[in-house]
Amino acid sequence: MSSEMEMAGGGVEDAYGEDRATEEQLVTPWSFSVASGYTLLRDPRHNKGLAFSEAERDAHYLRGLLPPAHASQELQEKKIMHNMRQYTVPLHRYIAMMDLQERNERLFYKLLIDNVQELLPVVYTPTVGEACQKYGSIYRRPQGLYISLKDKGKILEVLKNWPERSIQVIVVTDGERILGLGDLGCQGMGIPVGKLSLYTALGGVRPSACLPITIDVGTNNETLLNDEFYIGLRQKRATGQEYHELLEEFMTAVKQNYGEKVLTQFEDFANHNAFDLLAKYSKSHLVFNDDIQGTASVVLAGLLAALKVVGGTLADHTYLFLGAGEAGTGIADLIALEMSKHTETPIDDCRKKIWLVDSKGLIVESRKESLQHFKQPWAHEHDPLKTLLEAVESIKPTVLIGTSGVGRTFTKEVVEAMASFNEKPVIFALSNPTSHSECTAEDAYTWSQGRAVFASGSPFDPVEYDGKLHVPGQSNNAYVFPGFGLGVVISGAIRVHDDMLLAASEALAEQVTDEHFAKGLIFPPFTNIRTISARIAAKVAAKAYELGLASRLPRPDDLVKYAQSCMYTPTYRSYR
Ligand SMILES: NC(=O)C1=CN([C@@H]2O[C@H](COP(=O)(O)OP(=O)(O)OC[C@H]3O[C@@H](n4cnc5c(N)ncnc54)[C@H](OP(=O)(O)O)[C@@H]3O)[C@@H](O)[C@H]2O)C=CC1
Ligand SMILES: CC(=O)C(=O)O
Ligand SMILES: [Mg+2]
Repeated sequence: MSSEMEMAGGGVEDAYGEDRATEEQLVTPWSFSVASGYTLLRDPRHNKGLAFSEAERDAHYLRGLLPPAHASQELQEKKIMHNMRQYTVPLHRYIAMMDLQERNERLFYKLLIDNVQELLPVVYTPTVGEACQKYGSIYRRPQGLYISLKDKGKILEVLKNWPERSIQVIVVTDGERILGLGDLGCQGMGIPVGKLSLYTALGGVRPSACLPITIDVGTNNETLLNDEFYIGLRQKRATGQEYHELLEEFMTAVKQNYGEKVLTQFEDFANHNAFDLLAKYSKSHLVFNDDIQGTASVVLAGLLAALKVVGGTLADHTYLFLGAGEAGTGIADLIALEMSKHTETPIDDCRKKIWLVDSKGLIVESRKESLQHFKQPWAHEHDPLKTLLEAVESIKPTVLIGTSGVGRTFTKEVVEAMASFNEKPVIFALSNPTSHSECTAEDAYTWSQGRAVFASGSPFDPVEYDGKLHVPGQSNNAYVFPGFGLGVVISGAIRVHDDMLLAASEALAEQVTDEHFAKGLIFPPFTNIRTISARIAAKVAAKAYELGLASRLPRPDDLVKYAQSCMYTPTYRSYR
């Protein structure tokens, strides 16, 4: 048997090839040791700062290395939250949170879990967008794993440099479509780092099992190429064969090193690669595209919940999207799939209720030949229309969804038109970060005279209109991917199936209560997200078992309890 074939299953003994290594082959010199003293204080996974007890200070050579006082984890949390609230510049809060993650991981997660509503906009959208734009300037210590064109032929070895071996979830980007901010090259690393911190805080996947990766194939962003602080390769993006060979080597190395059951989440790739990578690797790997599939699952959940407010079934509504890329067509596909399953109508007929506008106008039959493949199913018979307003006036949608990446495109005229023929227009402005949102919450409520059922990708504060407080929901894939990933991990699923996405949508929609509806919310608040994630995980895992895709047997009877029991909690451990 060739050595390549022996490696193929992953997770086999001698996974690092030490036994077989010849003199020319380089291997990683692994060493495992007990951290103590000065090293322990600088090991973020084990450091507890002033929370080390007297006995621990004695046993671990910490005497003199810490001031005499003690602080509980709660007191440490109180202090850091107090300090955090002194910063008025969001980016300073982001830097403080990253410093904490690098210093004391458990405290970082305790803060994030206990203060999720307040800190989510710091470690995630919108602030993470600014952090990526300025990543080179604020760069202190490397986070995650960087794989660049320079590593071609050696990606397996690069993966072995990562100190953890039991990886369950990888989030990988090539930095070409970071939120709605475009190509940020290697500085996109903030996104996988942020997404994985949510996998842990919101979904309970252990931090040591999470691996953020940025694949650097260059950037076409001239500002970054000319920025002396840029941290990536200074060259134009590799494309075509060169790009695909690197990605193929990466995906192969992932399976060789971590086996069949590591979940690889593609994040913020440009659509000219994202759809093809998903189609190619979903056959052979456990992969998930968050922008296409995760977003779809969350938005479908929001729509299922919104039906309770606006009435009717999914099939009774007409949908119009501004933006026909990953998010737009991904959501449209899942809506059509759910509609088709519930009405037993062919999916092509269901698609006729869904319309999309791209940068050239309404997607119609006469444009079909020139359309990218993912837009073609949406090319219906209609006169060509150039603008969103014309499309709104002609199609008269009940639901308007923004996935264009372009801010303030839901103008007053557009929202007023929606409000003129809908008693309760459903308006989702999903583009991130906040500056790219198709409209603000205030715009949506004011221009619809308080009648809009509104949600946005990045958070907005509640808005008072005509004496009533409207609380906008956050329609962001962060509701689903952490619980979805947990469900995949706990069931040992070997592939992602669309029915697992539908299961996640239904699980999320079920969490919206009358109390939430009364405030105008169609998503539950993030404060209860770990319970929500456990329920999503349970439904996703149940579907994986039902489809025969789960490998962790026997199936636990109570999957919610099982999911909860698997979740990481950040309270300090006592050291012997
Ligand atoms: N809330 C959430 O959870 C999520 C939000 N998003 C956000 O959605 C946005 C889009 O992401 P994604 O779908 O991946 O991006 P894509 O690049 O794949 O798609 C963008 C689409 O918008 C269209 N578009 C661009 N400018 C205009 C314009 N002025 N008028 C009309 N259409 C326009 C593009 O048209 P054309 O094809 O002609 O170029 C394209 O169809 C981003 O801001 C992202 O942050 C994404 C994922 C999740
Ligand atoms: C939320 C997200 O994944 C995006 O904006 O790309
Ligand atoms: Mg994304």
